[in-house]
Amino acid sequence: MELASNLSAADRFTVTTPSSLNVTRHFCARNLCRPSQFRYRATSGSSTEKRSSSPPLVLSRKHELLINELQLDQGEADYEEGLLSLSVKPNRSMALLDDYEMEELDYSADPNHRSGYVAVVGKPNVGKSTLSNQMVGQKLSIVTDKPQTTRHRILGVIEKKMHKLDTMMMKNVRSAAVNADCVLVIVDATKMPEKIDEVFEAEGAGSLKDNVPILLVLNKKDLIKPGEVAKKLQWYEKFTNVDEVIPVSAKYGHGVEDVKEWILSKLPSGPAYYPKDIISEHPERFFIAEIVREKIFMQFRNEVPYASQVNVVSYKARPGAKDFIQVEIIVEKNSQKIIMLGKDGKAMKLLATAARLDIEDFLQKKVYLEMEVKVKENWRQDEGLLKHYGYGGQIRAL
Ligand SMILES: Nc1nc2c(ncn2[C@@H]2O[C@H](COP(=O)(O)OP(=O)(O)OP(=O)(O)O)[C@@H](O)[C@H]2O)c(=O)[nH]1
Repeated sequence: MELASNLSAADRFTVTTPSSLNVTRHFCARNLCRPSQFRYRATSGSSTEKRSSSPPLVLSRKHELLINELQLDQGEADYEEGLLSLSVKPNRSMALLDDYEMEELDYSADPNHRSGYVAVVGKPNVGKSTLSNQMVGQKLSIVTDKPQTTRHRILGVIEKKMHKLDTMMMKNVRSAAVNADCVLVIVDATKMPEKIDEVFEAEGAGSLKDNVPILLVLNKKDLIKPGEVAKKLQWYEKFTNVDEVIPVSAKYGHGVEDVKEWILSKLPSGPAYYPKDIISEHPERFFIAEIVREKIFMQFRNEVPYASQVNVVSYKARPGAKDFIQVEIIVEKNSQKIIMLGKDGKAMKLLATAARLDIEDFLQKKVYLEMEVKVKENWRQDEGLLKHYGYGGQIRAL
């Protein structure tokens, strides 16, 4: 139980080719405007599946793994106008696809094609984001040395006084595991071994699919001696019920291929879940917000990063001009706003420049980034605001 209380994350993910953001947008827009498409993400429950399309970039020529690193709240799965629900897997039965969709998916009935959902579970700072980024081959999630930086994917540690935000995150870990085709449990090789199967028991083993394969990833092996790695491997093999243990160094990419291979061997055969060129389900707004949040974590100390919510208020692609991006950062107190702005707004300028450079790198184009800090007292306790900010299992589509 104690271990379960510390369980911090479950990332569902999928991987595919590098993104063509236009396609992403097109895909989202189509789903939103054509009600018949909702079969892909149904209305509630766990039985529907999300689709994707081929290609291989990261894993192999014939396989793909689409990464979706959101925590999803199954109870919030219902469609709402303007929102793209991510909490349910759409049905990828080809019988449900029309000609246009078949063409878009470019599914040529490759019997070797596999795709699926993977839940990534682990305590804060064990390396979930680093591993996911390595597997996708592109920076999908922010990596910092501060715990709990990846809120959409990471479930908060249970504290004495639990924020509503954390409660919602905890709900999400369960739904992420429920829908997964296989589960990765990441542990830190530098820490004392822990009984992983107890985590799942305490989390409600019943909520996991029966016989869902579980891989224990012993991460950060670069930080301990090879003999120690071998001992920890043996311990985990002996005292946990996982299907396999693989030692890796996510940071340096060692063993990551083995993890991919393991995942592929566990995914069901079938067409891709997403159209080509989508690297993640997240629209680019989500990534932009994540990049800004990463910079906040890098630049500010203490409670400020944790009290900050980043919203991309507007994203306008302007032909012949830089894309215009308007971002608001919500903090809880005026004192936090003062820190964030800095003397003469210097801290804010620094933040905006660092974020802009990374966003440009991510989007592969120049952007005009406008940033504003606003105070919304106790936003982390406000259920309405939390949902609005995407913690209810849905994100706003472009
Ligand atoms: N030496 C070493 N450091 C690693 C490795 N994997 C991750 N790290 C570092 O560990 C820290 C946490 O990594 P993250 O990937 O952000 O961990 P996380 O589990 O996503 O963290 P949370 O967002 O707190 O849940 C970062 O400083 C990483 O650089 C590894 O294999 N070796």
